Amino acid sequence: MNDIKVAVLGGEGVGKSALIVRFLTRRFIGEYASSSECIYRKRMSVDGRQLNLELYDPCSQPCEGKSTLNEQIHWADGFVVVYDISDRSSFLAATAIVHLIRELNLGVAKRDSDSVVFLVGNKQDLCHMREVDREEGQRVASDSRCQFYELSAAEHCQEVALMFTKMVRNASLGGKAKERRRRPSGSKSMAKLINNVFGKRRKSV
Ligand SMILES: Nc1nc2c(ncn2[C@@H]2O[C@H](COP(=O)(O)OP(=O)(O)OP(=O)(O)O)[C@@H](O)[C@H]2O)c(=O)[nH]1
Repeated sequence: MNDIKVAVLGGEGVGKSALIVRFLTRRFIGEYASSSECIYRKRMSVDGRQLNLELYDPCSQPCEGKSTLNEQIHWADGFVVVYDISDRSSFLAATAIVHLIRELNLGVAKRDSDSVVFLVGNKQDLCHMREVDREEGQRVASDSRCQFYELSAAEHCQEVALMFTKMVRNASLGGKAKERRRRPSGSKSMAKLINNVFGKRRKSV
């Protein structure tokens, strides 16, 4: 069975946990504990293939054993980079993360890397407080060869699920996941690495 690792990255309070929880439980829960990073696990079937999804939700606060952004980028097969459309500074942070992913993944074949970075403008329901135009998001996404979405974890259930499902599909076809499939003996050391990088905290939904 394939293991697919997706990191949900972005500035503080942009709705990373809300999007993940919406995808995993179909619910929107107003507040989420954010004092530690965690990996959620889900078994899913995509195009008739069984996949083990690991979704990484970082902790924005300083916390013990916290992984660095570089480590998170090296760990993941795919990235959902989130900003809040009502907070320009979160857009600048998301743009910087997208650029860093591109820099660190320079060696990855273009066809593999194009489809595994999604830029997501969350909190679309707050469009009356909008600080980032849709076109600006689209422009950064197209300049950085990312797919672009505007969503609301609060109001969109189906759309959030579609976005994550597409990410999982793309990541499962992409470079790193394929490489792991070819080298099954590497999976043990990879598991060790994950524990080293992220500590022991894992959740299943
Ligand atoms: N209006 C609105 N609020 C949202 C939405 N998504 C999340 N929120 C709210 O934004 C706040 C932060 O959401 P979180 O999911 O904790 O954000 P996060 O990025 O995981 O936060 P940190 O882990 O602290 O960085 C919470 O009060 C959520 O209820 C959304 O789509 N619309």
